[in-house]
Amino acid sequence: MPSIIYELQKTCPHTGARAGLLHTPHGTFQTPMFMPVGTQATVKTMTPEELKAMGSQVILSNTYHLFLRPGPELVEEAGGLHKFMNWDQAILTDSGGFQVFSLGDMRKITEDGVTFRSHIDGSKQFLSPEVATKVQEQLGSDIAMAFDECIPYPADHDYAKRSTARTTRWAHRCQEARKAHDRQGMFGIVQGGMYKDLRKQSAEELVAMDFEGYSIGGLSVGEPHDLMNEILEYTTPLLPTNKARYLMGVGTADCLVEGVTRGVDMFDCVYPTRVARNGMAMTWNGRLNIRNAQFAHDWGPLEEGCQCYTCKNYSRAYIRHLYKAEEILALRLVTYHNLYFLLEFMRQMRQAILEDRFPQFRMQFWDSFKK
Ligand SMILES: CNc1nc2c(CCNCC3CCCC3)c3nc(N)[nH]c(=O)c3cc2[nH]1
Ligand SMILES: [Zn+2]
Repeated sequence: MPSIIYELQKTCPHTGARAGLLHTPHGTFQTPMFMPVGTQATVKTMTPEELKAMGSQVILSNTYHLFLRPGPELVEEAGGLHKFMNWDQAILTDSGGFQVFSLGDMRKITEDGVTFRSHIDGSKQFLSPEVATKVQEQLGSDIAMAFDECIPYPADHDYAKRSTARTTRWAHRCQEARKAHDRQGMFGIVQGGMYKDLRKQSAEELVAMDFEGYSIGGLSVGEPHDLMNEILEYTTPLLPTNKARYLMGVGTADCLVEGVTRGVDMFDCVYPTRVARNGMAMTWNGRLNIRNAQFAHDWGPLEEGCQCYTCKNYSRAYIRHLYKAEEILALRLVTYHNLYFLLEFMRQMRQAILEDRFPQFRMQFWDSFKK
């Protein structure tokens, strides 16, 4: 009995957009969904209660970071990630491959796995399909990712072909390494670079391995948005409609609406939390940097009409003051608003799909976004 079950509720008759439910061992959650990122077992500056209050359902954590610090054994000793970080809803962990390439130093890829230097203390480390699978089991996440190589952009066809074939072999090894256990589902990650023939082969071979869900990897790696959408448009129909689809590393409103349009159910991105720490607030008309002098006497909320805790209780002038004074509360208030903004954006897209008006929602979004 798979532990992760996707229940399709409604497909938009005009686009690939769909609304559904994701059943996990820690509850049932609504899609399309945005998943806040908690790299080191915390969504930076937010408490679990605040995350729940704003409507977070599934949050992310990371094999790479927790493997290096504090180590999977300590998290296991705590009774797993849910207990360790006091989060009783669902947790998804990435398998670490992506971070090795974007964070680790001096890395070497072989058929067996990846050798790299820790970005924390420079120590020599090794991750493989077997290690990444074991670590995610020790972390006890509800959804684990197969160990993959995220192909950089650009990459030539030959490199993409060889890398994708190895990712498929690694996916098979992950399936082998997973003891018959019912508490954790694993998603296969489709690669293939920007090549449709390789995307098709990757998707078909992973679907044959019957994962509980499928991530579309190797996107949001610096390619133009049009190219990302083109690859997405080609890839999602290759995936089974009765399984969840997760587009990795995507989290700005314009990319989210285009991902939902092409049938994606789940998204994650560090963007909303990362830019908040730099004073950037996300709004329906694009983003604003609250540290800007123009807000010094602005007594309105970050965004008119936003129902979030920050917008209901604090002015732009006050938040700008907090940033200028390097007060920690500044980071918390803008992080809260940015996450709330994206979660609310997903709720509105889900509602539009359920009420058969998603194309209109998408058109309205682009009209105001383009302004
Ligand atoms: C930002 N763009 C992007 N991110 C990608 C990510 C990371 C997704 N976010 C993970 C969280 C961030 C820190 C804790 C977990 C990708 N991950 C994998 N395994 N494979 C990708 O092709 C892959 C591709 C990605 N593209
Ligand atoms: Zn707000």
